[in-house]
Amino acid sequence: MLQKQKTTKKIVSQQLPLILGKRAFGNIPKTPLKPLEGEFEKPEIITSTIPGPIGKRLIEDLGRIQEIRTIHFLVDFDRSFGNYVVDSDGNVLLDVFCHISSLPLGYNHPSMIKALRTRDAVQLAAHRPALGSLPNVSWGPKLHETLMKVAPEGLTRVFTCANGSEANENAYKTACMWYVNQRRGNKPFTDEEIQSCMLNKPPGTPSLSILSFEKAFHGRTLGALSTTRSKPIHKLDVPAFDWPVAPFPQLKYPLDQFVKENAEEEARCLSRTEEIIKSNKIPVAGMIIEPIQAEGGDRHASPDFFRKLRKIARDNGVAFIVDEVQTGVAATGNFWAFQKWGLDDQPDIVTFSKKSQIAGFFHREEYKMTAPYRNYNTWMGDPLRLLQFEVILNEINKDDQAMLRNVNITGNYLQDSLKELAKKYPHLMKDVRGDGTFIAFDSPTVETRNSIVNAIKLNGVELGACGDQSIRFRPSLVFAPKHASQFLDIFESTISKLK
Ligand SMILES: O=C(O)CCC(=O)C(=O)O
Ligand SMILES: NCCCC(=O)O
Repeated sequence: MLQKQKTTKKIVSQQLPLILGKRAFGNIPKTPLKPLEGEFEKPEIITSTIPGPIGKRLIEDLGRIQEIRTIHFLVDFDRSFGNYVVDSDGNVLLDVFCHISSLPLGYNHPSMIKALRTRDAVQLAAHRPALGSLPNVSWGPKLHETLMKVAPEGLTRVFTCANGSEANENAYKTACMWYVNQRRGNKPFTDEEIQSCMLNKPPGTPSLSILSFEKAFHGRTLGALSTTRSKPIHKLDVPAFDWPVAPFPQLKYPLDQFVKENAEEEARCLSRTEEIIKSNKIPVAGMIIEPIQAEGGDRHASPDFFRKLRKIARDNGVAFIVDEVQTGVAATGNFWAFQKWGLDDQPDIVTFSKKSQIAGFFHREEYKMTAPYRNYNTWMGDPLRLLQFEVILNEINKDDQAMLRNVNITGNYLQDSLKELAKKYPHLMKDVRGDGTFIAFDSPTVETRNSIVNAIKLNGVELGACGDQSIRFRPSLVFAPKHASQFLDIFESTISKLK
């Protein structure tokens, strides 16, 4: 029997609320999204440091057995609600980073809690199946009702797994198998291939490559890491495939003032990419690209760039893999960020994770495995995570997709207001950019960026960093204009005090 659910309620104010500046960002737009009842009204910080004394003690203890230098603070999930996270010391923060972009409905969303308190959810939590061998009865129907409902056009199959690195890495294997199978003429493996692969030698182990882009982030497992190019610290001391890297456009902002320069920059990157594919000593079987490079610093390119890139992949027989691990599931204002490109020729493979909770990739029919046990593992994802995705999808589709409309309304308001602030504080922020609520701006230096992120935490906001000097917003899909307005107040009050 399940215990009665503990109600998650606002914690009572113990100290003075934050003293905030008056809002100066125009009218707060209306959202079609229904407000979350019982959400905190505002952040409230009750300790002089974050983590506070309780958090510090627990983190120090954790540090005896695990790396702790990356920890922001400890989360009290039971007390957190909606867009507000409560830490171990009772501090309430407005969360606009949401566990690195992976909390689509915020904390303790009533629909999520309801779905997880069912008999089905208990069964799935109690028995994590080996999905490739013994899937639960509802696995197939649920896949059809959920993931396949949002599968990009023409991508008729889905592989599921546990996380983004695994999704990308299995996508690379799929691209390589597709590439070789075409050349083999869809014939059975030869004896020579079968024997040589056990020695990691050709022809069974072919020399093939996956092309990625400067500043890309595609994960940290060995194969995925070979395509990750955002920061040296991810890669140092780890063996990597000798795979090619192409330039990703470095656009200049504001976009409407640099139309010619940006078009030239994109043309340069496209032509270099094609040159690399044609001349690389190791044949390129696939290329992978994020619709917006996230970890690498929220770097954008135009739909035209991506359309031309897709054509280069097609013309050169290279699998075109789109990494929607961070951009996917509605935050950019489309369900998939790549929908904005208006492709005639859809990607070959689209990978997902984070906000979908379950990870994996969609692929075309011709990328189907030629034999079983080629891409496989014990769990191949988790039906409990698929159940979470079902809840998320239902929420997104509710009330004529009010949540998606909310993302666009809130995102436009936040982005426009940040642009106003950038005019007022040009020494602290520039190049505001984004789609939906997937927004970022740059600080002049890494030190300024870090001091903004640290200072605003003590004023009650959990904000994200990326690249060398960027600040990124990855709020939940229930982040509404009123939350954006609250953020803007706290933000201006924070940066106006920075030296
Ligand atoms: O650093 C990681 O492994 C998480 C990366 C990520 O997705 C991000 O920071 O955007
Ligand atoms: N790529 C790591 C991001 C995590 C963090 O900002 O804390």
